Amino acid sequence: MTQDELKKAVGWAALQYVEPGTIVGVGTGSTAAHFIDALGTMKNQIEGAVSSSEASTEKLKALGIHVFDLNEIDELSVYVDGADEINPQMQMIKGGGAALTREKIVAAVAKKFICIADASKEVDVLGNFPLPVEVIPMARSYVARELVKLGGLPEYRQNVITDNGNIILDVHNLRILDPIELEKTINALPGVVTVGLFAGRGADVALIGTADGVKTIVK
Ligand SMILES: O=C(CO)[C@H](O)[C@H](O)COP(=O)(O)O
Repeated sequence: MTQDELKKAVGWAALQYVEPGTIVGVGTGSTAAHFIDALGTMKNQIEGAVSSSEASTEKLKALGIHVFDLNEIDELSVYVDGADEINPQMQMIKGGGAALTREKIVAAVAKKFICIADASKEVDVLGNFPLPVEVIPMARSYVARELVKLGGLPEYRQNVITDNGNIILDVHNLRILDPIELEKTINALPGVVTVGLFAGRGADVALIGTADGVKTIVK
């Protein structure tokens, strides 16, 4: 199976976690896009969705799914999204698609985070995938210097402005042995909007696409 077929398999498998009559939290990226396609088949059974990016909003609307502003709602039963890396503790690196901040906000509101990913995303230690950090533009150089002090090699993601009007630094050369501590440390730097480490709030369920089928891991 191709990587995209594995992504499609987990995107559709996530439908089982969608409760009729609810509003669904929706992530961003190519795996989440498969989930959105699947969600389209249930559009008359759900109230709608809350989206984590302009790209996902556009796709949801094109399928006729109502997109709520997060401020209109009190709770979400599930948030379904992909990941760039996931470790055995269900902690993740996210933000390859630059949507990390909105993803973290929507995930925080949801009772359950369902991570959908192909098997290439499973790792023992996070950090091989460059860690995305969303930064307010004027703080770019300062934050980059602070990230170097933490042992990272930050790289400015050229030609990318987030949906919130900020820039992304991708931090290479990290072997993240204490994801919770690093998440707190980077989030505390002035100018950082969010780091793409989802450690304090990891996934509750992971659906992993493998050649033998979809593997389910429950925290
Ligand atoms: O965090 C994300 C976007 O900001 C994505 O979930 C992550 O990059 C995985 O993407 P894909 O499903 O395309 O492999």
